Amino acid sequence: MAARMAFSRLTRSLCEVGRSRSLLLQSARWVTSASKTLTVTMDDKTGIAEMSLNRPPVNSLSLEFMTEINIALEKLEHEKFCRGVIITSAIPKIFSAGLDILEMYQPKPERLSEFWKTLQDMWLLLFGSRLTTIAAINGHSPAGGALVAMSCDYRIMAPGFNIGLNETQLGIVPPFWFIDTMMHTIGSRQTELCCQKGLMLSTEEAARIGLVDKVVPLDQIASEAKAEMQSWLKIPVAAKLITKQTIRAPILEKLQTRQEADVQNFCNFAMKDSVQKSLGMYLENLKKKQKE
Ligand SMILES: CCCCC/C=C\CCCC/C=C/C(=O)SCCNC(=O)CCNC(=O)[C@H](O)C(C)(C)COP(=O)(O)OP(=O)(O)OC[C@H]1O[C@@H](n2cnc3c(N)ncnc32)[C@H](O)[C@@H]1OP(=O)(O)O
Repeated sequence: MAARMAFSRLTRSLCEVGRSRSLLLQSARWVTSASKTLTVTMDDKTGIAEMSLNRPPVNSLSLEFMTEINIALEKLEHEKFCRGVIITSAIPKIFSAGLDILEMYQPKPERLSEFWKTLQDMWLLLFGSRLTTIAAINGHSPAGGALVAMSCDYRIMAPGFNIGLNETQLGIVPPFWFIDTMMHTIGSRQTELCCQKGLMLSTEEAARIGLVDKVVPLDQIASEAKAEMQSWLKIPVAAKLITKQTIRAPILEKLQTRQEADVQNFCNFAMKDSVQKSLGMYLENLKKKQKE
């Protein structure tokens, strides 16, 4: 329901430019929300916001973290001066480790479904955003991290990191809308290769198949993202947005029309003994790897 409302808001977005300006707006660059784990700043002169993920150790997406991200995305969506958002990480070498595996391992059923709904909402907000969205990928970006990046309009990535939907390596299945998002980005053959094998691609490999649009050195990623954003913001806004909506609406609608069923599928699947066993082993290996 929340996501359905989010979607209809998004499709009405062109008409939503008459809202009052936030009281927080006092100078050219302002903080629209700041917490320990998420900082969102907006440059009033350019209309470019930056959302910086900062949930140590690896920006894994927990229920609370995604809720925070969703609130910030909604706020930007409705801020009439905001035209684009750059998503990046404050954590060295990690963009996002994807979903917080601890949310899926030995979960409480109610929290598990809430967790999944919140993830769906995050994707619906980001993939369906009226804003121009750029991922400045300054670290590893597996699974849910790749989903965040792929949901943006454009991806810039620094060398030396990996990105991909690696779910099958964990013994879990990428949900259909993760796959749809990847197909939208790189086409169905490359998606099949990447998803079946759970490939984590290097920056250069990702760029070769179009999963990443531009490779730039780490120290230039922020400035390059801003420069890229400026070029997107020169395109007439209505034409650009309607084009985006035309392309993305069927992909969004596919999840919207089966959101509840998808939650149920996920919960049933995640609670299976075999899946719990795989997740447990995967977590153990992650911890072992740290000791080696
Ligand atoms: C038929 C219906 C189907 C329905 C759907 C069914 C199934 C559901 C599919 C759900 C889709 C899943 C999406 C996901 O996003 S799953 C998560 C995938 N993510 C990963 O596999 C990443 C795992 N992590 C890593 O590879 C590395 O940690 C790293 C990100 C490359 C960073 O490496 P490094 O800097 O060396 O850090 P550490 O490995 O030492 O990790 C530090 C601590 O962080 C913990 N950690 C890492 N990743 C996660 C995570 N995703 N969730 C929770 N915790 C994580 C790690 O254990 C270390 O913890 P410790 O300090 O306590 O030991």
